[in-house]
Amino acid sequence: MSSKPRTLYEKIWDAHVVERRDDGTCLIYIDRHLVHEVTSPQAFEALRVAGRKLRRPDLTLAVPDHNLPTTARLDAEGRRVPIADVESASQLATLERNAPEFGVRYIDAVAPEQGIVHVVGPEQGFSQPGTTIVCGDSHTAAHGGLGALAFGIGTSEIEHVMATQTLLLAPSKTMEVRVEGALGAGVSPKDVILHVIGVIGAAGGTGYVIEYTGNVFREMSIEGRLTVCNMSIEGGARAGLIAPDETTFAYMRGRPMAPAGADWDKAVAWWRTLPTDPGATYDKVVVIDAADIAPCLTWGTSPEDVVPITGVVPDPMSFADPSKQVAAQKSLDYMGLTPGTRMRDVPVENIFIGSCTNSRIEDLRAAAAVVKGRKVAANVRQALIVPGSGLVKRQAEEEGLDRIFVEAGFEWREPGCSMCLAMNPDKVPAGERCASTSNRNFVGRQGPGARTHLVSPAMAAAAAVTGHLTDVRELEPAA
Ligand SMILES: CC(C)[C@H](C(=O)O)[C@@H](O)C(=O)O
Ligand code: SF4
Repeated sequence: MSSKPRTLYEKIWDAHVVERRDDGTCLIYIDRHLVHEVTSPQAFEALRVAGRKLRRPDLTLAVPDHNLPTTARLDAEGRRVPIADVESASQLATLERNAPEFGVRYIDAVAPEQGIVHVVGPEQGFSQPGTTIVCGDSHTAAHGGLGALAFGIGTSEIEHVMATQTLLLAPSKTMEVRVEGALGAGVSPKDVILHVIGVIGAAGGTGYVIEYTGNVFREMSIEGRLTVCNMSIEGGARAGLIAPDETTFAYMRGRPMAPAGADWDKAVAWWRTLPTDPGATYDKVVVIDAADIAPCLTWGTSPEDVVPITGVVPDPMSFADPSKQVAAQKSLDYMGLTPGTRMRDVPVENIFIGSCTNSRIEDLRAAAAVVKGRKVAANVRQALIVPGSGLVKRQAEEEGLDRIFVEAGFEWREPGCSMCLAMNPDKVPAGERCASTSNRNFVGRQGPGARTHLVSPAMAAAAAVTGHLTDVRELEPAA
């Protein structure tokens, strides 16, 4: 008897069901749990109070990222630089205490492997195809780029996973986002996902897990796939997935926590069974022509507020939905923008290249290729490059990228979430604008009153050297 064709999502789900309940929910086994300083303290405390241990400390990996300043972490004598912000210092100290107490593997603030949790997981081989991965963090969806079912969870769920290594979940609906054709010049994975969110809307993925299919994703590097899946949550989806393939296996091979030896062969054999079967159906299908995707950016305060860089600030009245008209007007007021202004004419005072969306080595290479031989424009007050991990930083330094950035006038920082969100000293001043490679342009996200334009690394670099939002395709060759 041949079994019903299944999607990638259904295969991973089925492989992790511990128990099916009558109401349709399932107890799902969790393979990997990532932990950072912001969302873990209450969960550890609850375990402590209940006298419980972690069920599988060996499947748990903790690393600080959100609150860490990105300036030097050791002074000239090699001592840890104290953290000025009291709450940040306390959260970081709490994680540092909780990890050894509960036997959790911990990458500390000054370890060479430290970085943003969603950069570290794949890099260490901790995140693997076909696994279920959770973290108290909405951008956990990133790990779906490896073909893992990865999603963010809340504090009580964190505690549940810590205590039982399972979660009670309702299955999601499935959405296929198929992008086929040839991407144009200057169009990066970030542009692809911004375009997708522009098409489906910030709530378009609600209740769904998205699988990205089509030649565009098949031909994309793992770094690019992580960028795409990372922002699934900005389209409202629970998670994003891309089927594991030879590119995935080549990426996984030899990573410190990846399977090795006979385990490797077994793992690859299982990973090969995961791609969606021919004939399997999705609850919803969205088809996008790659040729329609331009280098793009956001103009408003929702990730769905996307226009091509060749476009103009939209007129709120151009939206059919009355509530969107109101929201767009509010966005424009906050952003200090007037309808009809060419996006390319908008000046920026801050540049942020980093975050779990765009801080991997390919992102830094793409930015450096634009910056090389140029200088940060005089009106740009802050231009930060924040590698996603210490290993990305080291690799970039080996390739000489740091010199390119520093000579151009960028600041070369230590790894962390940095200016992606205002939980550490890296902030955009009120009323100022930032071309940012991060994933959220919400009101106040980069600091109270800060105005965020989400862009790709190449577009952020182009804005840095011209001082205004810029079509990276139109930059004159560097001198
Ligand atoms: C602090 C954390 C809980 C939060 C998240 O869940 O995503 C942060 O990482 C973010 O990007 O907003
Ligand atoms: S880099 Fe930004 S989006 Fe990613 S985990 Fe940190 S704060 Fe969240």
